Amino acid sequence: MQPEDKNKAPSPWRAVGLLLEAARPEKRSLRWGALWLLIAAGLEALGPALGKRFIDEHLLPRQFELPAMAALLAGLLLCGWTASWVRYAQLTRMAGVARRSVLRLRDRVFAHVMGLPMAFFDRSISGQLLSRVTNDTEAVNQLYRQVLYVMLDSSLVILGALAAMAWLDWHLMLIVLALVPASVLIIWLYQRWSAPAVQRARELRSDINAQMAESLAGMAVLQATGAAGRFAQRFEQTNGRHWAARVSELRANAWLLRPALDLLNVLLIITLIYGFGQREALHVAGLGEAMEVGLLYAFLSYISRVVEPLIQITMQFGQLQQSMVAASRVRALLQEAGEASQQQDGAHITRGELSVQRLSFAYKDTAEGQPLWVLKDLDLRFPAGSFTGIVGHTGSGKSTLLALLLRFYQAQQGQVLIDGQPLAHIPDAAFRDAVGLVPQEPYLMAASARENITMGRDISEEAMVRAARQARIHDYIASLPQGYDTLLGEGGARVSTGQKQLIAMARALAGAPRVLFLDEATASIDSATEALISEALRELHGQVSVIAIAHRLSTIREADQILVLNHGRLAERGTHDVLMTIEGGIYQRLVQLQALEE
Ligand SMILES: Nc1ncnc2c1ncn2[C@@H]1O[C@H](COP(=O)(O)OP(=O)(O)OP(=O)(O)O)[C@@H](O)[C@H]1O
Repeated sequence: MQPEDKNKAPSPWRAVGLLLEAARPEKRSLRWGALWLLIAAGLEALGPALGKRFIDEHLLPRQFELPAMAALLAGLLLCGWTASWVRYAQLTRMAGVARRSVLRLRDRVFAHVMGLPMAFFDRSISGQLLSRVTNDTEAVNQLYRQVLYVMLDSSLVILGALAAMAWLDWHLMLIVLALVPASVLIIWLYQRWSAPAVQRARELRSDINAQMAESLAGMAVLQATGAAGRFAQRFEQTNGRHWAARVSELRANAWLLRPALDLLNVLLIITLIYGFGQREALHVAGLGEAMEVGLLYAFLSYISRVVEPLIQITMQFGQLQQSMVAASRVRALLQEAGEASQQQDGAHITRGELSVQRLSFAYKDTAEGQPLWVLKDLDLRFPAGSFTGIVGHTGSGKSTLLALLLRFYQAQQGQVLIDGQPLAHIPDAAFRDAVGLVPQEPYLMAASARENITMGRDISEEAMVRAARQARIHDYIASLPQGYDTLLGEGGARVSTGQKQLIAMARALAGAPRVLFLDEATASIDSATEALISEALRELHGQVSVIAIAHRLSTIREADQILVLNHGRLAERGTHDVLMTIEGGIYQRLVQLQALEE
């Protein structure tokens, strides 16, 4: 997902299909709901017809037949009461459908996001992603509980009222029918006026989320650099623009929609009464039939049963627009391509030997469309059980190489083999089981030490403790108040950076990997913790292939081979002692520089 493109209009109608799809398993329930609403609309249409009979057959001719009158009145009341009750039950049903549909859509979006390639996350903004998964999926709720329910119910009531009117007096019904195109015109004008504001408000709300997420994530940096005030100002501006967009949306509603439709209602009542008066005048002059007062009563009742639902329908358009905009964003996210599905028929990884053949990789293209190579024509071997260190100046491609070995990206040229098979052919689960990663920034969840080490994998207590011992963190965890069940706080706030790194190491080892990757794992820890990690690595030697990027060269001093990258190419290769003999070599200079720093 790119940062929001403000000029690009989404394709809302197609996106609504996505929201409807979320309720597919509930089709049967929806069908029943529609049927019951039809019954409610029929009952609603029957009421005024009964009222008309009451007036024309009993009240006006003074025919006070009590049983018949009581039956008509009871029928009138029963129709209204039953229609309301049926409607309430269907609204409850729809609310259930809506909640379950949100659940399904949210699960689907989250699962999809989890499966997206790393390249996607490079170009997405986490606040926007968050907004997609939480707010935008909520649009389904609004769509079903509000928009679709009201639209269906109101349309059925209108149809019922029109049918009843046509049955009573189709000439008068045609006058009422004229209301429909006039209302459509008003709705169309309203949409044209308010649509840009609705879209703008939606986008700005997403920006607000994005800014919040960004500021919270970087709070320490914001405060330390005194940028908190500027960020608050930027937030205030976005918030202000959001408010303005919402106001123009509400203004369109307040100035155009409701007053225009109310005016139409009044005009219609005047026309009906005028038509009634005209007919009465003709009748008095002996030129036409008498018009029954009951008919006027029925029509006035039906008008409210046409106008009010029409207003209700039009009031839903704002919400419908919002739902469509949200749905089109969710749809765009769901259309983000997952990993290109490769044939994954490789065998399990038993030895953990890696080799890189003629590998070239680019994140993006140059302005002329040529790949901007970050790694160039690399040929490397990582023997099973060996310890390899990767060093090089900043930007030389070390992390990129690691990302390719971890299958986060696919190279444009060359290939990576593991145990002699192309990396891409190893089944996902087998690959993740066989590798462990200790990143530079250890990521700890707001959960217990146990959960942070096992990460929901099927790992026995014994294997977990063994890994913690290997990572030299068991004693610390055991000393915590609830041992392995002690909560570590959000982002591991209750543990030091070094301890976090050792827990991350235990997590990587708990899966009994064949290959262990360390991405500058010792860059931001103290020498004592580094010594613990080095000790752990020494123990793994011969059993697990270790590939470590290290800024701190002491971490890889004992490595079987050190690869020195320079501008994406392999510049030097050898043990520490061999590389130190290359006069003026990159490694030798790096070591000298570090010695000076210390
Ligand atoms: N996700 C990315 N998208 C586009 N370019 C990237 C991305 N990650 C890295 N690069 C570019 O690729 C080049 C190599 O970066 P890489 O992070 O692999 O270097 P490195 O040797 O690990 O550097 P450092 O030691 O500073 O971490 C750099 O020019 C960098 O700007």
